[in-house]
Amino acid sequence: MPVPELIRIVSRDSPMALAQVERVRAELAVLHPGVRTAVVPVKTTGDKWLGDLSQVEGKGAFTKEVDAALLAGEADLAVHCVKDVPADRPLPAGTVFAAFLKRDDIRDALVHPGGLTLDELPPGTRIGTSSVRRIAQLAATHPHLECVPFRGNANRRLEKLAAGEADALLLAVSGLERIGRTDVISEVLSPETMMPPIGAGILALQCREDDTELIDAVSGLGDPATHREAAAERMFLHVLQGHCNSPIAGYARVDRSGELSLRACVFTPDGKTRLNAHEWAGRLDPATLGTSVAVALLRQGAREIIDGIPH
Ligand SMILES: NCc1[nH]cc(CCC(=O)O)c1CC(=O)O
Repeated sequence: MPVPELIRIVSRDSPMALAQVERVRAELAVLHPGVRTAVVPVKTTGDKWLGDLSQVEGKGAFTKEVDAALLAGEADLAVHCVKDVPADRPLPAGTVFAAFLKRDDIRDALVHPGGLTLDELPPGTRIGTSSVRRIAQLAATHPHLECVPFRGNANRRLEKLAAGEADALLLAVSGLERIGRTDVISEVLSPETMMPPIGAGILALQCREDDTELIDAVSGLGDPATHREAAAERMFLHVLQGHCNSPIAGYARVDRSGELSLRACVFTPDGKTRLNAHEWAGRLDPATLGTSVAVALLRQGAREIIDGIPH
């Protein structure tokens, strides 16, 4: 099968995003030693606007300009954090996911310069996070901590922490791995302590749907278990139809025997109400499992919670 001579890869221009592109280039070089790659970095609305994301149509704030470059033919392949790709709507018309790379760590980490763990943080400790998912869970389990709005890419957040704009941060372990800063982690939080976001730790490769030569060339980078997990998680979010202020968390797992399960939660912003569901796929395909878990939460009142949150 012919492989394109040159693959132009578009991505956000943050250090984390560029590290993700380097992983893709390294994996491509193994699969297709002859292929040349070029990087097309773009700034997204989410990188430029450091205020409240819901004010800049939060959904797609980290993907819109990347998708546009792909569709305009300025690049051939986009690398996205699945977590940042809206799931309530289909992918931009004319594009498809060609592969989901093997999943990284899905957990969040506490970054505290003094090395304390979450349970050791004294009352009033300011946690820098704008994530409604993290805020709701902290409010439920650690109500004595105070969350302060914190945006910017991971490197920028670490700089702001060092400048004293917060006392501690929550950041994804996978992101810290990608920027080579796992040294700042004071505690890795279990998924029970801090339920991860849908799509955590997964990179997706997106192509134009008519670019079959490229789709064939990169599909070999995909990981089948990650694909099943991503399909279940994204269909879950699609059926639930959240918005950018609705605290939703969850993750699918393919266990050692190959069985797929999906666990997910919806919270009120104050964390006082938490709906839970956990189901095994059994004979269901991943997308149907995602649908089933969403319906289980809707039966418990998820729609009322989500629609009751201003956005
Ligand atoms: N919103 C930025 C973003 N997008 C994806 C990740 C983490 C990496 C991943 O889950 O793929 C992060 C940083 C963070 O949440 O700490």
